[in-house]
Amino acid sequence: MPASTTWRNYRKICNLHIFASHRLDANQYLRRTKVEQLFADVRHSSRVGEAVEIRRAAFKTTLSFMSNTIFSIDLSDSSQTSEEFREIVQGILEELRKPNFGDYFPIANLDLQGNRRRMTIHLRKIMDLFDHVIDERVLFIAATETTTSTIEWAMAELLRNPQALLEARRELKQIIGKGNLVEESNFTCLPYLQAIVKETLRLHPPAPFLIPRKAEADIEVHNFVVPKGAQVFINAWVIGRDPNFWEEPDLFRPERFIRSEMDVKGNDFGLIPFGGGRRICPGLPLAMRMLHSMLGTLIHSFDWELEDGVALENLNMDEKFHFVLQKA
Ligand code: HEM
Repeated sequence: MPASTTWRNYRKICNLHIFASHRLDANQYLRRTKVEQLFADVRHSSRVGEAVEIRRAAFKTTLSFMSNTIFSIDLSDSSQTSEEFREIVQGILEELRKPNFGDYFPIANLDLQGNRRRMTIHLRKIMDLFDHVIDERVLFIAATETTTSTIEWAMAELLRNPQALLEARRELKQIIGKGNLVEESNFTCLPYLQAIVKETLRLHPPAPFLIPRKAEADIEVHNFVVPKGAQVFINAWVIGRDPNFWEEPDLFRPERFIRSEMDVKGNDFGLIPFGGGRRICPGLPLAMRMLHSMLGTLIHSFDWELEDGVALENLNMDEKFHFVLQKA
């Protein structure tokens, strides 16, 4: 959505009425019940000896977090709705990933491969599903895949880095205590868990190109001239792995954030998984609460290992870029 009056109004509603911290504090009890549900689902799987598909569990929890926080209803109550929504979001991301040759010939308004037609079908399905909550559908698309993919990457990195997993468990045991669930309000007392979330977002920012910008005037940056009207993509993935800025950039080392003031709130340009400036992700405060409570619960309450037969060195760490960067 361009920076129009409608966009400004949406941002105002988000900042004042949906993501303001007093609002999130007031409805955190709704999300707590969903963390309990996640805990119960994973415990059930562990009791019957069934592998947990992190992506599916995290998606279901995020969807119910979102619907409870924004509409006080639970869209994931029926596993059919949750599954249907997951498939539609997947379809949208798939279309966003494909180049549309028509875009290279804008005057002809071509849709040679039918991308636009298929996208219209996906969006119509979402409208049908959310016929009473239409205005908020953008929030759902923006929130579910980004949050799910961050949880999935964090768990994969922790399985490959048992020392980090051990350290996180030690911290959680000490601060939360055995048998207790992680609360949203706890996460400020969990520096190692916070460091894991930052390190995951550094290595695997789910929206690696942020929202494209347009230069409003000719501008010179480090001897390059960006002409007026040019579309500018900012690559947060490359910034997060820049060897001039990060020591051993490809390694997962949450410790790098332990004695560092660096945050993800758009002030430190070396780490911008939520973007920055006036387009910064408005869902950041809710995302941080959801990520810490879900990840904290998964780490604190269960022992994790790979499914039977999968060796650690065979864990697939490839990335797949749709509009959101996912684990392959
Ligand atoms: C791990 C979680 C998330 C990440 C990493 C993330 C990342 C981003 C990024 C990079 C942008 C573009 C910012 C820019 O270009 O400067 C963005 C925009 C946006 N995000 Fe998020 N996001 C996450 C979760 C959420 C959640 C939970 C919501 C809503 C509940 C949300 C709603 C939005 C919306 C509506 C926009 C568009 C803002 C605009 O057009 O001005 N995001 N997000």
